[in-house]
Amino acid sequence: MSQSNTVVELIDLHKTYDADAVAVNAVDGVSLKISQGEFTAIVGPSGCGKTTLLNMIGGLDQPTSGQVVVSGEVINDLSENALIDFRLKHIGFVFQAYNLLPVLTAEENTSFIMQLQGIPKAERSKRAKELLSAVGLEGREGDKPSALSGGQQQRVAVARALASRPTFVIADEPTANLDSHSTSNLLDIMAELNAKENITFLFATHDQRVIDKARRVITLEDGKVINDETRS
Ligand SMILES: Nc1ncnc2c1ncn2[C@@H]1O[C@H](COP(=O)(O)OP(=O)(O)OP(=O)(O)O)[C@@H](O)[C@H]1O
Repeated sequence: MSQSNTVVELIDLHKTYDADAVAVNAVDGVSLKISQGEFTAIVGPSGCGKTTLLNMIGGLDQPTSGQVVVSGEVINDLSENALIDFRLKHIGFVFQAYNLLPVLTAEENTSFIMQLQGIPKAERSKRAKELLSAVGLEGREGDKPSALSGGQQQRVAVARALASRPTFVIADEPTANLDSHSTSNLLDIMAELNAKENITFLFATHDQRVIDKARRVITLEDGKVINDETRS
């Protein structure tokens, strides 16, 4: 694997929380590399540090020590404004609780980040329509989240995450609120986007259906990587 296709590198990453004067080592010395085009699941028991790790990779949370390097850039030292730009440019987020804006339509939710990026309206609209079609929501562009099922809302969230052409997509328990039909549908769409467009996906999950689709599974326990398995 060449250096050049490494999109994320974690170097001896630590995150310690002081809860009730007791230090919790939520992430405890994680070093790893994620390459372009990976479809990787981070797994492990509740409280093992999955969300904390993803939040640090996504620049939503600062490490206590160690470094997060994205596309060759150390993100820990960035100012808050530079971090906002970094997130807009590099990362698509998909959360368990969809986080769509209720007053906006599917197309507007998908376009929103492109608007922040200053992409012209016609181009935003074209890309949003293409993405919504790619996630199977053609004809639903004008619907608000309240008119969509949970699975459909999560598909809008995936379209939104991809709208900015991010370096990679971070998905924290994306299927936690979905039934098995919606889960399998969503996973097929993400696997297809991964295969066709070489988009890098990084999941934190407990869901065996997601784990079964992953080509690399990183297992955390007490904030440490205890297994890192790539499947053929
Ligand atoms: N803001 C915080 N303050 C104090 N402790 C925290 C905070 N956030 C997380 N922790 C602790 O850090 C550890 C790791 O939490 P984290 O949410 O990363 O685990 P997780 O593997 O994502 O869990 P789950 O699968 O339940 O979502 C846990 O012991 C948790 O209680």
